[in-house]
Amino acid sequence: MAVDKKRKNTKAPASGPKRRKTQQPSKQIKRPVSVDALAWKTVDIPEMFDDAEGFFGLEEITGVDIVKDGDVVKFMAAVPKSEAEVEDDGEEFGGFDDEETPKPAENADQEVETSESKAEAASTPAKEKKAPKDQKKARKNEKTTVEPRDPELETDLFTKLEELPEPEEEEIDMSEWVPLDLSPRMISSIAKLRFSKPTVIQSKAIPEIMAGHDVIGKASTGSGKTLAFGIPVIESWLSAAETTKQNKEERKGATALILSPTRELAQQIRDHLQALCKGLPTAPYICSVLGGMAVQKQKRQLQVADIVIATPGRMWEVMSSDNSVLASLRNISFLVLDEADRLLKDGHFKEAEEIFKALDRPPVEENNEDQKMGGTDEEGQEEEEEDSEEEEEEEEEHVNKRQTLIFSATFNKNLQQKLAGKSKFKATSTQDMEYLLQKLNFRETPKFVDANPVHQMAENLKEGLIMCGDMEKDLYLYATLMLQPTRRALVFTNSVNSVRRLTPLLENLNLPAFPLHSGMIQQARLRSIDRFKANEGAKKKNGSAAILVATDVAARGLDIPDVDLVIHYHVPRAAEDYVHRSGRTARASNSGTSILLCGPKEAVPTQRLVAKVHAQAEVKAGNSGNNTKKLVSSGLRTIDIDRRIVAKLRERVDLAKKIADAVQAKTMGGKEDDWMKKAAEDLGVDYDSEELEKAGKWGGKGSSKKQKQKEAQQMSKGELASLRAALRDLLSKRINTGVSERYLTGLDVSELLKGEQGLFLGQVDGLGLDD
Ligand SMILES: Nc1ncnc2c1ncn2[C@@H]1O[C@H](COP(=O)(O)OP(=O)(O)OP(=O)(O)O)[C@@H](O)[C@H]1O
Repeated sequence: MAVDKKRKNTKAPASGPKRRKTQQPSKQIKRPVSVDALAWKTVDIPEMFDDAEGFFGLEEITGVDIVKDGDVVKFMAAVPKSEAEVEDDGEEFGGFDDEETPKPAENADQEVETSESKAEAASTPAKEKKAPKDQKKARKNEKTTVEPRDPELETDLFTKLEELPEPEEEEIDMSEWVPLDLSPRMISSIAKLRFSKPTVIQSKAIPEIMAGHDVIGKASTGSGKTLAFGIPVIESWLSAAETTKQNKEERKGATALILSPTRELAQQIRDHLQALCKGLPTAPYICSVLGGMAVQKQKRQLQVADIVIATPGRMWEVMSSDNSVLASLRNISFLVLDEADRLLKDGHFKEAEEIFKALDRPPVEENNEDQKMGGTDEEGQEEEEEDSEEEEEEEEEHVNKRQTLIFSATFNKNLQQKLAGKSKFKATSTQDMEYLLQKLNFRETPKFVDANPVHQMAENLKEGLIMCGDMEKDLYLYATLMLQPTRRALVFTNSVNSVRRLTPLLENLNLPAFPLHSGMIQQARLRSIDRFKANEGAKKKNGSAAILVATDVAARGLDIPDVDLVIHYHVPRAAEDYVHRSGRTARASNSGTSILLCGPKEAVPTQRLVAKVHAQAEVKAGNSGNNTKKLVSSGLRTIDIDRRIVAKLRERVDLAKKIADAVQAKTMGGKEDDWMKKAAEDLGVDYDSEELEKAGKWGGKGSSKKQKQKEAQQMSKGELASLRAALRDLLSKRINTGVSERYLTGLDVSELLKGEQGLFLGQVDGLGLDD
C-alpha cells in the first residue's frame, strides 16, 4: 500500500500493509505512530517525467495500517518482537524519515490516538539522548536499514517521541481573537502558529464570513488575507464534520474551492492552511490541483478532498473531463478567489468562468449522457427548456448554498467606489473585474471589507527610486545589491529574457542568484524558490544574501520569509504590479525596502505609477534625470547613489556581462544555426550562414545585435578563460571609496560585501532605511 503523505487524513480505512521479504510477521507488533514520524520515502520520478511537475516532492510509505477510530485516524507501524535481529547500534530503527533525525512530531498526540503509547511512556524510562556525533552515525545507519529491528529500542523511540515535552513556549495571550467567536480548538490551533492577534483584515472579514455573507476583501500585501478566508473555511468544515459524524451521515463532498492565479501561490495557500490545521484534533484533507500534475491522480485526490486549491486552467481541465469531479464540488460551501484581479489576466478568465458556470449548473441525471457538462446537443437543450422552470429553482437553491469570497490587495478605484455602493456596476470588457463580479452569482450583495482604504502599500515598506541611464541598469542593479549585501533581494524584470540574462550575470559577479520565470518547468521553479528561501550560496559567495531574479510570476501572493529588498529592474507595466511586487517584502509587520531602477525613458510611466499608487502624493512634472527629485515627492524617495562608487564597479559588470553573453550566445547560437540549416534545407538552398548574413537574408533589422552575438559566440575557450581570470582578479580587489565622498565616509564596498556594513543606502538622504 502506498499512501501519499498529503492524504494523512484519508477517511477510509486502508487495506493491510505489504510485508517485506525480510519481515517476520509473527514477530511484529504494531503501534500507533505519528504521521510525521513514519518512514516516508521520496518517490523517484523517472527522468522522462521531469515535466510531471506535480509529482515533485511526492512521498510514499509502506508497511503501515491506517485505522479509523471514530474521527481519529491512527497510523499503525510494524514493530518487530525478536531481539535476535537487533544490531546493537542503538538507533537502527528504519521507521523514520531517511533524511532527518527523528524528532518529536508536533502535535503528535493530536494526530494519532496515543493513549496506549502514553501509558507505556509513563512506565518506560527514557534513554539518554545521543550525542550529536552518534546521531549522525545513527542517521547514516537509518539510510541503509529499512526494517525496524529492535522492539525494545523501538518502544523506547516511540516512548521518547511521546514523552518528549513540547518545546517550552511562552504562554500566549489570545484574548484579541475572542471577539471573532471562533471555536476553542481553532483558537488553540492559531496559538500554535504564535499569532497573538488577528490582523485588520482578519478582524473585519472573519465575522462577516462566519455570519454567512459573501465578502470582497481588500487589504495590503502581507496582511494575512489567506487566513482571513482560511479560518472561516476550516471552522465551517469542522462543524460540518461534527454534524456528519453525529448524524452518521455520509460525507457530502468538498467544503471549499479556492482558485489562485499561480501554481506557487496555490501550493503556498495549501501549506498555510495545512500549518493551521496541524494544531487541530481532526483536520480536513487539503489538496492542490495544479498544472503539471498527473490528471488521474488529481481526480482520485478530488474524490476525497475537503478543501481544494486550484489554478483555473487545470481545475477546468479536470472538471470538464469528469462529472464525478464536478459532483464532488457541487455542494461546496465556499468559492474563494484569491488575487481575484489577476485571475482575469493571462487568459485565466475563460476557464474561471467555465468553472463558475459548471458549479451553478444543476446536477445532470446520470443516465442522460447528452446533457453532460459542456454538452450542446439540441435534444438536450430542448429537454432543458421543458424543465427550465424546475431547474431554475434548483439552480437558485443550489447557488444560494454557496458563499463567494474574493480577496486581493488591489482593486481599481472605480470598482472600489462601486463596491462601496457609490455607483452602479457596468463592465466594459471581459478583462474587467466588474465582468467577473457579474458572472459570480453572489447570493446577496457582497460585503466590501476594505482594511486599508487610504494606503495601498504595506505599512512598514520604504520605497526608493534610483535614476540611471537606460544602458546602466546592470551596473546600478549590481551597485544596489553590493551596497546592501546582507539583504535578501528579489529582483523583478518585465521579461523572461531579462531573467535569463541577469541571473548568470550576477552569478559571474559572485552573487548567489536564482531564476524564476514561466518558461521554467515547475520543478525548477520550486527548486529556485526553495534555494532562495534557504538563502543557499550565501556562505560561499562572500556572505551575500541570496537573490531571486524573477518575472511577475513571483509578484503575487508569494510569502517568502525574510525578503528585505525588492528591486524593480524594469518599471512595472501596471501600478498594481508595483504594489504586488513590492509586497514581497515588509510582510506581516516586518519592515522592507522597495527600489525602482528608472531609466530616462521610464520617467513618465513612473510618474503615472506613483500617481496611482500614492494617490495623495504631489507628483510634479519633470522627466529628465536631473529632475528626479521633483518626479516624486512622497511615497517614493529618490536615492542618490554616489556615482563615483558606481563608476568603480563598471569594469566588473562589463566583464561579467561579456562572459554571460558569450556563454549564452554559444548555447543559443548552436540552436539558431540548426534552425537556419533546417530552413535552408526546406528551401532547397545551400546553407552558408556568413553568405546569407552578408546578403541580409537572416540579419534584418537587428543585424548589429546579431553581429555582437556572433562575436560572442565565436569567442574562444582561451579568451573566455582569460576574461574569467580578469574578473576573478577584479572581484578579489577592494574598492577604495575614498573618505571625502558625500554619503560614505571611509566605507569600502569590499567591506560591505562581507556583510559587515550594509548601511550605505540607509545613509542616503531621503530614504532613511535605518529609522
Ligand atoms: N494574525 C497574524 N499575526 C501574525 N502573522 C500573521 C497573521 N496572519 C497571517 N500572518 C502571517 O503573515 C504573512 C502574510 O500572510 P498572507 O500570505 O496571508 O498575506 P496576504 O495578505 O495574502 O499577502 P499577499 O497580498 O501578498 O498575497 C504570512 O507569513 C502569515 O503566516
